[in-house]
Amino acid sequence: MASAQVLCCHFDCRGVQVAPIVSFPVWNSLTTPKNPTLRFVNSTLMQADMIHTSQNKIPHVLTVAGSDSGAGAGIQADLKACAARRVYCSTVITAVTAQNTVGVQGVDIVPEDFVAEQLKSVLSDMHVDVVKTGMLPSLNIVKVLCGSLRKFPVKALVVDPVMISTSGDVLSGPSVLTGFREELLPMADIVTPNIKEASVLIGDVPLKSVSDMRTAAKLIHDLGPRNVLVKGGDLPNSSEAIDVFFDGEEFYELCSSRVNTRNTHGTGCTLASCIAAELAKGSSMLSAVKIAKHFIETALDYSRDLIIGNGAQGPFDHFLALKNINQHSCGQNRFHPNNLLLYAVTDSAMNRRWGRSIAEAVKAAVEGGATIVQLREKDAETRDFLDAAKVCLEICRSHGVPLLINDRIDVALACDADGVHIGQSDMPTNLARTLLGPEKIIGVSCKTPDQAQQAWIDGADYIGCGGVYPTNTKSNNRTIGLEGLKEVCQTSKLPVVAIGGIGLSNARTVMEIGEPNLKGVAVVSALFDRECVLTETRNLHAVIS
Ligand SMILES: Cc1ncc(COP(=O)(O)OP(=O)(O)O)c(N)n1
Ligand SMILES: Cc1nc(C(=O)O)sc1CCOP(=O)(O)O
Ligand SMILES: [Mg+2]
Repeated sequence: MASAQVLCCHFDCRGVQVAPIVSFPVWNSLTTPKNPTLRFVNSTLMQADMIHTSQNKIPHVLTVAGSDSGAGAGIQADLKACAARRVYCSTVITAVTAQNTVGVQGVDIVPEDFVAEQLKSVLSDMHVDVVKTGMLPSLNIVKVLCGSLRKFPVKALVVDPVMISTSGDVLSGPSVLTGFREELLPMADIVTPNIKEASVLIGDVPLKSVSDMRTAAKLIHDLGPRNVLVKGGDLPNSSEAIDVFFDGEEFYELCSSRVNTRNTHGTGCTLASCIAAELAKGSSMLSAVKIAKHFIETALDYSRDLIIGNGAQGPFDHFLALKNINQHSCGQNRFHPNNLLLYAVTDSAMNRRWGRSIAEAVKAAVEGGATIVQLREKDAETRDFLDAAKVCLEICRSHGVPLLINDRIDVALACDADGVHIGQSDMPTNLARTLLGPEKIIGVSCKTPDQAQQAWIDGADYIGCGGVYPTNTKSNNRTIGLEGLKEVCQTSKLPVVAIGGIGLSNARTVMEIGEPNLKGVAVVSALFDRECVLTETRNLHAVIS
């Protein structure tokens, strides 16, 4: 059975196998270290494994590491990394640290018997693909772990040889080093030391260059792990983060630009967890390392300006979601039905005709009192649309006005707009909601009560209802009149904005139909097919307020 665990297959989200099983040479069958011939299997074993894995196949990483109360590193980083990479993560806690962005204030080591009990609980019950280790604070804990792995072999072992924290605190002493060298590393599929740890592993030889890192990688490989990644992030005087990967035969220099940020606490744990996650999904070792490195670079870039804690090294955001938290998710631009009061919808042809850019038009509209803006740029190239959207987003955010994108969910996602407006022939609303997540605003065009009901079921935030009057802006648009608008408002559970042929002369009439969920008017030509957008918006605002 041990050899069956070298199999690699791909499964879709329901656990159904979607690609053929292939034998996968980098897995280490822990019972047969360094015997490459046993890493391939015969077809009988493949089928047995397929039956087993296709039933319960969720890629699963077990992390054996210490808890970081600040949640930047350790178990907490591992959980976040695995969640971000979409694999299940179970945890065996080896130590509890009192830690923050300043440093490590205390360490309480979990008794080895209880580490053993946690290991047994997880490994005897769950199908673990890959074990990843972090802080192993005593020789006995290293021994307990190695014993458990011999008893419950897994597909791969990723060892992050955590010995010194990024703040310089010692997390495991010299006896652990012996355990690493003699027992753990010979079982590892990959070990991921940073410069300091690599130096300690090879007997305190300082590493000052990429060439030194190669030498260290070779020496560490001689200790038994199948692959070595020496991380060069701490190498001085380099504009790039260069890591040296050695698979026993070839060296690879993996370069990424150094992200200028204080928020690097937990990068080592995260990198090792990402490697483990990708291995659990079936990647080869080199591509797992590349994916992990790219993930870290992206997360650091997204998190470069986060401020968490007062110390020298802050945590980063694994989910790439905290960057705009102040402007967006914390409330400033969250949707409120009153946002619909004066809804400005752009039109690139009109703005071109009047010699202004989209951004100039949007700036004038929000300064004139528009309460929400939709970019409806039917003939724009994707890249131009995206560039314009980014500029408009800054303008709108600085005024606390939500910015929506017409039709183009991809553009909305790419520029992190506040939401989208979609019609009956655009992306189905429920799929748009899945793609955009619960926070983004989704508006849907509806001409009938049934459409309004469906929009509500599918997770829309508001409906646009029209054409109330005939319009030249949208061709072949059916006019439903004030009666049609009333009918939709009376059945809609969502707030409604009226659209179509609305301007200074009739906006008040529309607002006075007396339906409480009619919250405003959406206007294109009455604002943008005019010489002065600012004046027109102000005048319209005065009429409906
Ligand atoms: C607020 C508002 N209501 C309706 C529409 C029309 O959307 P749709 O039916 O998808 O037609 P296009 O605008 O894509 O031509 C809208 N854009 N805004
Ligand atoms: C984009 C759009 N949607 C409509 C609908 O009925 O759903 S009417 C319309 C055009 C509205 O432009 P104007 O304000 O210039 O009449
Ligand atoms: Mg549309």
